[in-house]
This record gives sequence, structure tokens and C-alpha cells, in this order.
Amino acid sequence: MHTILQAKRLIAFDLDGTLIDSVPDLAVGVQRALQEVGLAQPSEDQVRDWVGNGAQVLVERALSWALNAAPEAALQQNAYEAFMRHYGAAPNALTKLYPDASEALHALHEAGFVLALITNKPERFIAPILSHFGVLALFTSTVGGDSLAEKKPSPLPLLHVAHTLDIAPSASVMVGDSRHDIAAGKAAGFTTVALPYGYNHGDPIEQSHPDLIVASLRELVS
Ligand SMILES: O=C(O)COP(=O)(O)O
Ligand SMILES: [Mg+2]
Repeated sequence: MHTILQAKRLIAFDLDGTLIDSVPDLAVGVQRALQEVGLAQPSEDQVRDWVGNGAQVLVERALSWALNAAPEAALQQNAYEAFMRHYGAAPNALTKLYPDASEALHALHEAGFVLALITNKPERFIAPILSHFGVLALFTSTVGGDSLAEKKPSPLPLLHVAHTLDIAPSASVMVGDSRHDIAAGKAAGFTTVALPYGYNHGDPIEQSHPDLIVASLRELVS
């Protein structure tokens, strides 16, 4: 085990860009939603840049791009509902678990760590995706972007999980790919671990000053 995990009990993982490469399916959901409301469809690479702040913001960014202006509330609502329907119909068609993710999760679970999943993705997609990849049972707690009053970069979901599990933030670690994960982790008093391969839009993850950057989840367990 990596020395940063010494004296830790809780390890909280981000989902998109950390455990799974979900952009191919998210892109199809966004493309079908925009088609349904009669707008131009963005490319997968564009969608990759827009992931990280939950589904409402993803749809809003796509609409703003297609309209070249902020969308009105009714259009946002229609496109959001269309996205949730289309993405929800096939969230695992093209999505892949990153190499080493399953192995690392199993090793950490076997070593006795309590595992949690804290994503900005809507809650309803969490269980279908994690169970598809055979890792749902490893998580003691899962929280989505619409589960609580605030989502990352707020520390609220992290503090909620630690409190519910009766584990001190100082004994807790947040593992994620974006500056929102690191900001939430720091604000919650968690130790922070960043992966550089995900969807962190903007500045490189080094500039968020995580406690550790690992190239792969394998490094956490070796
Ligand atoms: O749905 C998103 O925008 C990002 O989800 P994540 O928090 O699992 O990276
Ligand atoms: Mg992420």
C-alpha cells in the first residue's frame, strides 16, 4: 500500500474520469438530446471538456455552444430531460473501467479500507454503472451530484459521508481527476490524491496542489 494511506480508514473515489471513461456514452446522450431539441450536435471531444459539474451543467454548456448564448429555462429543462432519458437508456454501451481500477478497488477493500463513491453524476446512474462493472458491493456509501444540497467542489458530500460512517476527515482520502475533487477534499480536511488522465478542464491538476498525484490507481496499492 502507498504510504499516504497509512492511518487512513476511508477512501472516497470520484467516478467519471477517475474510475470510468464515460465520455463516449455521455457524448451520445448529449448529441441525441440536442438533436431532439433541434440543435447542432457537438463532438465527443467537445463533450469531454464539459464534464465535471454534473448533468445540468453539461447540458447547459452544450446548449450554450449550439446557441452561442445562454439557453432559456424551458429549453434547458427539455434538453436535460432528453439527456437523462437517452444517457440513462445506455450508460454502459461504450463506457470502460480504467485499467487497474477494479484491481485497486478490490485490493483496498480486502485491506480493510472503507470505500465510498462521491460523484457529481446524477445518483440514479451510480448503481447501474458500478454493478455493470462488478464493483458496486465494494462501496459502503455512494453519493451523486443531486443527492445532497451541494455537490463538489463543496466539501458537503465528503463531510456527509465521513460523518455518516463516523470516520474523521483526517483519516479520509479523496481520489479524483478534477480540480473540484481536490478543492472539495482540501475543504473537507481529507488527504487528496489526483489522477492526471481524466477530464480536468483548464489548468493541469498539479496546480490544484493535491497531496499526491498517481499515474494509475495501481500506484495506490503497490
Ligand atoms: O457528471 C459529472 O459532471 C462528473 O462526474 P464526476 O464527479 O464523477 O467526475
Ligand atoms: Mg471526475
